[in-house]
Amino acid sequence: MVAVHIHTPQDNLPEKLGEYLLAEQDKALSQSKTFKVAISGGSLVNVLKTGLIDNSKIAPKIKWDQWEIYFVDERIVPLNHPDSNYGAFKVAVLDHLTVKQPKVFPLNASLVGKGPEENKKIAKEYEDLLPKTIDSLLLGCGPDGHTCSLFPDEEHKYLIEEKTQRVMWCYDSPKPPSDRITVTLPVLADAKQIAFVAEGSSKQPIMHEIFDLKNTKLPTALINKLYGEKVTWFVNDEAFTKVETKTF
Ligand SMILES: O=C1O[C@H](COP(=O)(O)O)[C@@H](O)[C@H](O)[C@H]1O
Repeated sequence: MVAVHIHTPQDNLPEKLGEYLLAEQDKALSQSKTFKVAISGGSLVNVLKTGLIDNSKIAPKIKWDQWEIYFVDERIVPLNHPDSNYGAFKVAVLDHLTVKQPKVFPLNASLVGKGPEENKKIAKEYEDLLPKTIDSLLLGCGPDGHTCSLFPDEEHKYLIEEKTQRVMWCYDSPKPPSDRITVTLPVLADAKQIAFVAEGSSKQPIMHEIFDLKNTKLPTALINKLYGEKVTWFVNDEAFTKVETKTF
């Protein structure tokens, strides 16, 4: 069973995500000096800005200097490139933090654009810096059911089926840019909590496929099945219009 929070426009999804993260932060910091979070790119970064930076109830309670922030996937582009997940997060969130900064772990930009061997090295280096256990994974869901850079097509099965390597080079990505790195299922298996965020009408067909048809060929639906007990979805009612089931 996964937990699903369905938000109406009046019911503020970014604030609910912020409250969830505050609770996870406080839980982690009661046992450790750091709160380890790994985030997606895409639409999630603006939800984080609204929930954690712009929200005056949440913002003062975030202990940014005790956060370690990793990326569940990253596009292999320079960090200031418009496609960079780190770059998008920097503009949306980090640039607004003037007093306390988290420790952020981007990929090794010096290896970007050099070729296949360097792309594998970027993935390996990222695997080496990633802690075994992440407290909170914050994931997106593409309209094709991908999450992280784990894509549902046959050509990219090697990523979702990987059992050992924790971070891999994703080549020929169906969504540009073509070269990426992504965490694999072992990282999700070891994480303490997993949250998905999906908003908007473009996500309606895929929400139906994930929640009604439970099509586990989709990485998102497979993650629900494998790790459901620690999975929470934050969706808005627009994205969830076509979902009929009430049992998740
Ligand atoms: O390419 C990516 O897409 C997914 C989904 O993005 P969204 O904009 O549809 O939410 C994202 O989670 C992933 O990190 C990103 O690299």
